[in-house]
Amino acid sequence: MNLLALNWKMNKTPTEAQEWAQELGGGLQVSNAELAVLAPALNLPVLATGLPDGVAFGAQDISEHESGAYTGEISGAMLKDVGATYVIVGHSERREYHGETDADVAAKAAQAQASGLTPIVCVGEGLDVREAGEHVAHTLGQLRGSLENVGADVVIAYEPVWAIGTGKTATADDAEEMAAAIRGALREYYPEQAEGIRVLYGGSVKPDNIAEICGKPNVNGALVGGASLKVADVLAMNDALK
Ligand SMILES: O=C[C@H](O)COP(=O)(O)O
Repeated sequence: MNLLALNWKMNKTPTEAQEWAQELGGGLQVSNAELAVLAPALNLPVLATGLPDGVAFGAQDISEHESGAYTGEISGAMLKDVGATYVIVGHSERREYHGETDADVAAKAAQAQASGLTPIVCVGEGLDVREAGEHVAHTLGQLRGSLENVGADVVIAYEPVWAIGTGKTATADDAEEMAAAIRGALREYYPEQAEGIRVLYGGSVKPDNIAEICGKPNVNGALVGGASLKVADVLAMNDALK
């Protein structure tokens, strides 16, 4: 089953999260994908009680530390305690605006797993790299660094940075090219589990393009930003995955 990972980014107050969850509950008949809402941490207790049964939730970041004097950080134990299942690590916005390196991402992913959470590890190239034709080598290099000492209970999200929030979508064939390359690397790192590890595509996914992208053999779902904010779009994406 595909994973439809809904990254709200820095949107929605707890009150709005509650309303969204209620609206989803009113509209969702059958889940054609595993749905997971990746929300600002303050919204997680609201989602824990408000989401319809079977819809998972998680955070957008995690501390690489277990606990202690790290002001402003949120630990894996805290996320687990409120019922989170997933946590995004190494989103391109965190890499760009918060200077997160592959080593930071790997440490966060390992900490997530140690806390019983599944990390969604993000990788992907910028426009300059794509135009230079180096996107596969670049992304696989990021993947290698971001998975160091990380176990196989992981989801990989390929997000070409030039397609995020821009309305430009990689073609389904572009997504498959990279997803297949990622799968090849996963076979090397996790020979036993590689076929079952989900590889998502992210970047301007919408109701009208999700089915084609997720129909590709190595793409196992989507990481959706903008189109995750409206329940109607989420229901339409869920329908499209039938
Ligand atoms: O995490 C989601 C991605 O950054 C894609 O965002 P987007 O769907 O708004 O392009």
